[in-house]
Amino acid sequence: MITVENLRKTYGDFPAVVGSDFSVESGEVFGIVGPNGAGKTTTLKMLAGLVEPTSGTAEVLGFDPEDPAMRRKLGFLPEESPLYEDMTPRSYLRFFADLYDVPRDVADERTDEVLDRLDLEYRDRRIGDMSKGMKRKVAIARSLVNDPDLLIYDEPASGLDPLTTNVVLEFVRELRDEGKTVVFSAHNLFHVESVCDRVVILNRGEIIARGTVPEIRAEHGETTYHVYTTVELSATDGFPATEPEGDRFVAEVADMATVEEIREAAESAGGRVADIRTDEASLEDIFLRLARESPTTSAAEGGRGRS
Ligand SMILES: Nc1ncnc2c1ncn2[C@@H]1O[C@H](COP(=O)(O)OP(=O)(O)OP(=O)(O)O)[C@@H](O)[C@H]1O
Repeated sequence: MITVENLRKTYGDFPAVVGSDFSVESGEVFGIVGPNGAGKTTTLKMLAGLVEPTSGTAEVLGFDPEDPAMRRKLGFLPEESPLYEDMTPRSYLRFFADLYDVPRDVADERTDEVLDRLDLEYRDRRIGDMSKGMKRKVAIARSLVNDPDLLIYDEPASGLDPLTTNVVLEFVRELRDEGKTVVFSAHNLFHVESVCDRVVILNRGEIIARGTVPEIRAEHGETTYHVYTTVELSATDGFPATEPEGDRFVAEVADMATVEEIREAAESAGGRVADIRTDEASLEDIFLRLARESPTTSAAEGGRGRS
């Protein structure tokens, strides 16, 4: 559905995207995640044919992204949705349907269905009088007027209240379940963790991790095991001393081999392991560690603000 090879964008001498490689399969939700300025919007705009790459290639739906034929098959949601404030959702969505030559009755049916699912009642209220969440829903409906197979959403849930965020993320999941492919960016890692099949983590224009969330956890995350024993154990070379907790004792260790050593030590001392709890690193923890460790020789070195 999308293949990106060594895609690079430089603004002046500032490298915003530093040679990305990834592919997106049909029917998946693919997340591009990273902090402000990581290069997410630039990447998505290159895929949508709105920013010309400095070098490298992207193939989207079998087209060069700058081919107008690709844009007709794409639903793009920009980070800031420029809506016509004096229009109503109904007139606005009809306007875009006309641009795509979608017959009015088909467009009305399609957008009514989307707005029902997004829980937006007001179809005939002035857009300028609507809340940010309502406007975002109208913009999402706009991305679907041409019934595209591929949706590229820039921060679809950013800045929305928790309820609206849930509605939007659940809607993204439903789109995938209906067979659409969704590529979306987020700086909130929770959004990505809960919705994406696969992700790339960008930092300073560079991909620093990729895969499914469990794969990224397995490769880069650390798991902490809290081992509860019925007897107190002192520190040995292999593990730290247990600390009292309620009527038990607990040690925190980083691998299963050490858990096994604690089990043997507890049994030799006439006790046993009563419980083991695991703490998995969140995507956020992993990101922060990778970002600290990643070299600072790339985009950020020439970093300058956009606004
Ligand atoms: N038109 C431009 N001219 C110059 N620099 C730009 C331009 N657009 C983006 N940049 C810079 O490129 C870098 C990447 O920007 P981009 O908007 O792609 O990041 P982002 O990950 O989407 O960030 P955010 O979450 O803040 O939107 C930033 O340092 C930004 O200032």
